[in-house]
Amino acid sequence: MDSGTQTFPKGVQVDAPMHSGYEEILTFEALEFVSKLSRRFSHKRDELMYNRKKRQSEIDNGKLPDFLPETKPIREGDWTIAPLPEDLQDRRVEITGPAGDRKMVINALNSGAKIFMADFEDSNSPTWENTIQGQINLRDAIRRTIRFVNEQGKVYELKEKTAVLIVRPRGWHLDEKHVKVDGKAVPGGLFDFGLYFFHNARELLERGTGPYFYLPKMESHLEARLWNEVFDFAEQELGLKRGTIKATVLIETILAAFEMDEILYELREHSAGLNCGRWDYIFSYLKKLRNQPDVILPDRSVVTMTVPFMRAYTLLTIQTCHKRNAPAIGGMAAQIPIKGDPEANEEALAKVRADKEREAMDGHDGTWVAHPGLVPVAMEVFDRIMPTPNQIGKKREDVRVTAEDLLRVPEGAITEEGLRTNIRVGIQYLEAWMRGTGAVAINHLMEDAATAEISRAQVWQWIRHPKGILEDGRKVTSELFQQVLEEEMRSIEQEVGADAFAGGKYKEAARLFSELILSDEFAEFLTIPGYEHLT
Ligand SMILES: CC(=O)SCCNC(=O)CCNC(=O)[C@H](O)C(C)(C)COP(=O)(O)OP(=O)(O)OC[C@H]1O[C@@H](n2cnc3c(N)ncnc32)[C@H](O)[C@@H]1OP(=O)(O)O
Ligand SMILES: O=CC(=O)O
Ligand SMILES: [Mg+2]
Repeated sequence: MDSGTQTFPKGVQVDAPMHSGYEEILTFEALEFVSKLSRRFSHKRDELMYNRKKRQSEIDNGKLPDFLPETKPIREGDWTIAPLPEDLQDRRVEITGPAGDRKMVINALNSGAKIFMADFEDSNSPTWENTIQGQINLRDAIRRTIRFVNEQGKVYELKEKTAVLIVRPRGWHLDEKHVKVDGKAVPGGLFDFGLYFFHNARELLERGTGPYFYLPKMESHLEARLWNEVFDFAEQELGLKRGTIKATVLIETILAAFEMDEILYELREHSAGLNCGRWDYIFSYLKKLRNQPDVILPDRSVVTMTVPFMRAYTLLTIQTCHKRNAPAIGGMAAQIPIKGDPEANEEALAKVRADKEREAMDGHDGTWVAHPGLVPVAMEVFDRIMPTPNQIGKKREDVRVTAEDLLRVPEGAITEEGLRTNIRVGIQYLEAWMRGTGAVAINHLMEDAATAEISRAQVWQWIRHPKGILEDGRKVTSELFQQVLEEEMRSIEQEVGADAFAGGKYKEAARLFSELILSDEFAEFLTIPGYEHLT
């Protein structure tokens, strides 16, 4: 089994170029470790993905999400997660960004945030290059040898004090198609986790920190149980103490919101709390309930953190975490700094400030920012409202959240502007993603895979749902969608210029977006058909 001069373990196949330096990541031993993870856990992963489909058809047939009767003793039991390591006690500001972008990795670590979440998920387009370069970047960052020189000759290096590193591997639904074990693609999450853990766990521990993870897009505690089994196995393989790995689970699906206690319980020896992944949460709410006659979302811009179902979910996250001595981290405001327009910039920062104030007052123990320019804004808020390293002591016993609260449909209008924005943003985002950029600023807002999912899911639903009617009385139809898409394509071409339009991937992006919208079968994630277009 080899590619060029490299020998791979038996049954392991790498169908992608081994650029210079890749051999240091895709070593025989590291691939052997990944192959063990894949052989041991990928069948269970497949079973869990099948369960997701089954659950969807139950929902479509009227069995709405609810708290599970069979896990009531866990919800009512008196238990806590294991104590947190010292460097995960104070997480007041966490910056995020794609692991594959070397300059951003350095900037994020230097940003003054307490934590840097290096991302192989929502903000990372999973090209082969981003995936392996991401591993190279993280390896070098941990060893403090990371360096980047831009076209102007500016040198980027790590400052003395840097953020603590947490890594987000891909969700259970994605594969790493370039690496197969016994002919089967390795689950993307196991690939990202496996390589990072194998190369860095011991080094991290020697440097006084640890192998820390964020776990995305889970839909049940059984999916968390699988990660826990992976962690137990990985620790044993490397001869590390059980519980060395710490993981924060993103509560970013409507089904996981009903299983927060259970998720913390499954991971209790490995848990570092929960986070409110608000963008995927909105997407999941819409995806799972898309066929319910009463569920329709208004324009994306009015589904804010203060609408009742979002408020219920964040408060329940805080209450659940604190009861279990676990941190509850907040989410990502969409606004990013605006250059060259101080007034608009101040308005954007004020929105971020208000979002962070609400989170800190509610009891979150920290929050996410998308840009280094937002670190001081979030830091000021949390320093002012949260003088202690965290506020796990704030138990929020006053919070009462029912299943109905979590499912409450938000009010608001669907407008032509909302439809147009969804289509335009969807195409612009996919165009960037297909070129290998997984997070972009569009209309001064951060867009990534999770926000783009909301846009395409809304358009899909508005076409098919009887209540998908614009405020001016027009029904959203496939014809209207196609008309607006053509208009927006012309407008994008005008905006970016004919050369950039022709040189970009706008046509491919529009084709993919149309397929996602016009197919009656709702694609589980846009990144699954999208991945077929990536090298
Ligand atoms: C739903 C969710 O999952 S949220 C989490 C996932 N999403 C993310 O992580 C998004 C992270 N953010 C980003 O990718 C970027 O901020 C974007 C794409 C939104 C905007 O990026 P840009 O257009 O490059 O912003 P801008 O030009 O203002 O950047 C200024 C500087 O800040 C750096 N920067 C911007 N965002 C980040 C970041 N998140 N981490 C580190 N550095 C950053 C840029 O690299 C640039 O550095 P330089 O001055 O040394 O060249
Ligand atoms: O991952 C975060 C989200 O909001 O989605
Ligand atoms: Mg997400």
